Amino acid sequence: MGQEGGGASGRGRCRWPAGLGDEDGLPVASLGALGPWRQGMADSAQAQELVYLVTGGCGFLGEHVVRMLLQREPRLRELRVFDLHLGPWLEELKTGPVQVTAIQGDVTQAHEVAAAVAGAHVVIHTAGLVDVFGRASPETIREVNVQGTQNVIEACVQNGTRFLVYTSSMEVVGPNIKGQPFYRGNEDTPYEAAHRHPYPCSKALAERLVLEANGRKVRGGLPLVTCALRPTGIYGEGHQIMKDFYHQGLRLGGRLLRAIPASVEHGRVYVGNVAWMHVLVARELEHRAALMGGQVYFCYDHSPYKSYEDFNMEFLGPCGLRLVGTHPLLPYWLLLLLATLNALLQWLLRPLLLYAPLLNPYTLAVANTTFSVSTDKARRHFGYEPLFSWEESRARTIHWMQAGEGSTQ
Ligand SMILES: NC(=O)C1=CN([C@@H]2O[C@H](COP(=O)(O)OP(=O)(O)OC[C@H]3O[C@@H](n4cnc5c(N)ncnc54)[C@H](O)[C@@H]3O)[C@@H](O)[C@H]2O)C=CC1
Ligand SMILES: C[C@H](CCCC(C)(C)O)[C@H]1CC[C@H]2[C@@H]3[C@H](O)CC4=CC(=O)CC[C@]4(C)[C@H]3CC[C@]12C
Repeated sequence: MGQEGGGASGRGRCRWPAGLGDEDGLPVASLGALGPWRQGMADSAQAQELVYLVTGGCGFLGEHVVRMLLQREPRLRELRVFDLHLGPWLEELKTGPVQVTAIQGDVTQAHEVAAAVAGAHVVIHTAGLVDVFGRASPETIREVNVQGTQNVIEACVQNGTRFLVYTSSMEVVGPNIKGQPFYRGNEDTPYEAAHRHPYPCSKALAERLVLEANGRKVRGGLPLVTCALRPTGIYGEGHQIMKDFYHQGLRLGGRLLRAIPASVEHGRVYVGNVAWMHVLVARELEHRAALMGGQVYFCYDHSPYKSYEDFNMEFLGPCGLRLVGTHPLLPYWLLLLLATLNALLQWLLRPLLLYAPLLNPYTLAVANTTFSVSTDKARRHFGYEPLFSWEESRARTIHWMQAGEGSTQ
């Protein structure tokens, strides 16, 4: 099953596995009066029968997915949380009615993945190496993001697990190496997805593998049903880069210096809504396999369209920081020079230490290119509505920022 339409497909200049057809013309879902959330609640009288596995379940997004499943998936019997590094917070979840099983493991190790998948009904694969700062080698990024995903797919096939949800990324589409804007586009918007950086290349390859696996026969003979969710820049409780900006601002005496024009628009989405979308997709894949199998969905909510820096100020402002300048304080050519110097320094210092600042040519290009989405595909296909309003998402993020150490309030 291919993507709906033939638009922003993520087929770029990375090396792709064998082709996947782009089928179209799928029927639009009719959800009736009850949205899936309320259907789920109505299901609560049903037996707790399902086993879910969340890879990367101790990461920023993964933790929210884990907590959301426990709150909003009444059919859950066992929740397996698989991660390279297990969080201590998992312990408190083990006292509830659902069996929470913590599995310390590595997605690059096929046998560890296979053991974790055995007996699971649904796999939500969020584990990944999110590195656009040059901390890890391209080979490691590829190993974790591409080979790790291949291992998850094979484990599903071998074990008879039928439902696989993959956390992809907007980066599969863009911004591309030409810096072309993607302004409020949707899953079908034509866009040349051309990448060179290892992170978007790896996410695009992995997404392709997941979509191609849709329809493969799993053990027992039934077809695997897969789909991919593409979050834009996620924010919310646990967002490390937001904390990094906060500390940078504190070091600069409570100020951040505008580097990017306010007119460059960035898509952002609240982590609770991204988690909610994963839970809904996982639930609905079973009932709407023909419609949703092999599909991609951007993750979206009611967060406002703003530049990366102006958006961050929605949270950093109430924590006592201010953004200086209505225009970038440094000309773009100078920023690019600094970014290039950073990349050179990183390369020179590599034998001695890891130098990985936020500013490099890639992050500058991403921050400086409009990329925002406007779509309702998730609502049409599986009745998604954001669980958290913008006001609530903002309040929760501010609360988390202020509760952290070093808050100025
Ligand atoms: N943070 C963002 O803005 C966006 C993230 N994404 C995707 O969402 C997913 C989650 O990202 P975040 O939560 O932000 O990252 P994160 O780094 O907080 O979480 C990733 C988790 O995967 C685990 N992991 C890494 N390598 C592993 C391995 N070899 N085996 C097992 N577990 C491993 C890490 O320990 C971590 O807990 C990733 O796949 C990422 O590509 C997509 C779009 C935007
Ligand atoms: C760190 C960048 C901002 C620095 C700009 C500077 C140095 C001038 O102040 C971030 C700008 C955009 C971010 C990325 C974007 O949100 C999309 C992403 C999707 C993912 O799948 C992973 C994370 C990221 C690449 C995200 C990373 C940080 C930025 C590049």
